[in-house]
Amino acid sequence: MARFLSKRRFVYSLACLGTFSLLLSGYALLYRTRPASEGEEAGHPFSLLVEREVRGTPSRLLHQLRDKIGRLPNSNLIVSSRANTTTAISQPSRSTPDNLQVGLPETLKERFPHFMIVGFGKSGTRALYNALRLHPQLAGPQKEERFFSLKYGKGLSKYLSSFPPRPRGGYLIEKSPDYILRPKVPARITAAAELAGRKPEDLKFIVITRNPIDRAMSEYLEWNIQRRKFNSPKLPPFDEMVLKDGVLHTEQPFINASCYEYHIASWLKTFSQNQMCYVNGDAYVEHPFQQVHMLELCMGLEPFFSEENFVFDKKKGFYCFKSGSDTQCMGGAKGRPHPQISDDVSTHLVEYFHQCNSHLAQHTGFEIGY
Ligand SMILES: Nc1ncnc2c1ncn2[C@@H]1O[C@H](COP(=O)(O)OS(=O)(=O)O)[C@@H](OP(=O)(O)O)[C@H]1O
Repeated sequence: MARFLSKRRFVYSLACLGTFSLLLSGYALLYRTRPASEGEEAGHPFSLLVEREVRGTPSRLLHQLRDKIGRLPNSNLIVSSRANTTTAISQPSRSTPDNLQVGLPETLKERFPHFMIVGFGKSGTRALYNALRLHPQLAGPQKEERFFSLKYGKGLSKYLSSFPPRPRGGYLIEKSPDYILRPKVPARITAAAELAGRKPEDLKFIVITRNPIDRAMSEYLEWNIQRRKFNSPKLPPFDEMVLKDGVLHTEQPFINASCYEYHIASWLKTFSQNQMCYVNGDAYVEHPFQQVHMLELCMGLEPFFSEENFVFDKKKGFYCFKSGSDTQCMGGAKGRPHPQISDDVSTHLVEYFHQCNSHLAQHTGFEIGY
């Protein structure tokens, strides 16, 4: 009897061990196959908009991480804490499905965009996108997708499902103003286009720039607004964050993102110059029709826009977009007043951005003018 019992115990232990190792290898497999990079590029201030709550992180770690906000451009962790709830950005999920899947249905493949506005945030990307979508040959989702930068782990089919049907004889477009800042995005777009049965070299990318100092300030202001929403303390003044002891802090993400040539050059390692359409955001504010008309040519669209589609709103100080009886103006989050920056900071920034952009025209033929 005792021998029988110990034999049973032995078999039982073996079964437990087997189950345990099976569970362990399943877990390891799950971890290995989940998209390693999901959320890793979520540190951009705009990613504040795609938060998920993470509880139970040791508070010491949270404090350390919170201290780094504004200093870690690619941090994907804590951005704020609210009443005992800590908020993190795009934490990878263990149950995330494959980010790209083979065997996409044809109906979804057709939803892969032909055009993407890939940057630069705070340069007028929304105003440009909203105007472009008035063109009868273009359609695209209302909101920013940010699939290739922030939501890669959610699956290609989810991304494609967010697109409306392609207009007859037309094209699909999306705008995600952080794509150009993320070095992994071009390879991801290439892989996804191929899975959708499209040639990556047929895609076109629209890049809008703006006076780099104004763009940096606009992003800094946006950061503060987002921080207020999440009860995070205000950032130090712009000047203090940018210039310390006479040294320019070019690694500040809002300064780095205004060094256009650096990011465009990185994009051009994967895509060719004839896939790019450039827009001068300051010229777009002043003469939107001219810029949009040039874009129609670059994008190969039938000419549709005329001066009549752009109506100046004296109160806002910006153009609104008119289509039929509808007139659409940007909301209050666009066109905020900017505070003055000191002469010292301004001099340093002008010099730095001049260096950044001096080769741009040479490389791209795009004369940015700063
Ligand atoms: N027509 C029109 N109406 C209102 N605003 C306009 C327009 N054209 C360009 N802009 C400028 O767009 C700036 C915001 O840029 P983005 O839309 O790229 O911002 S975002 O990245 O999507 O948050 C916004 O920047 P701020 O002035 O700093 O608010 C505007 O200057």
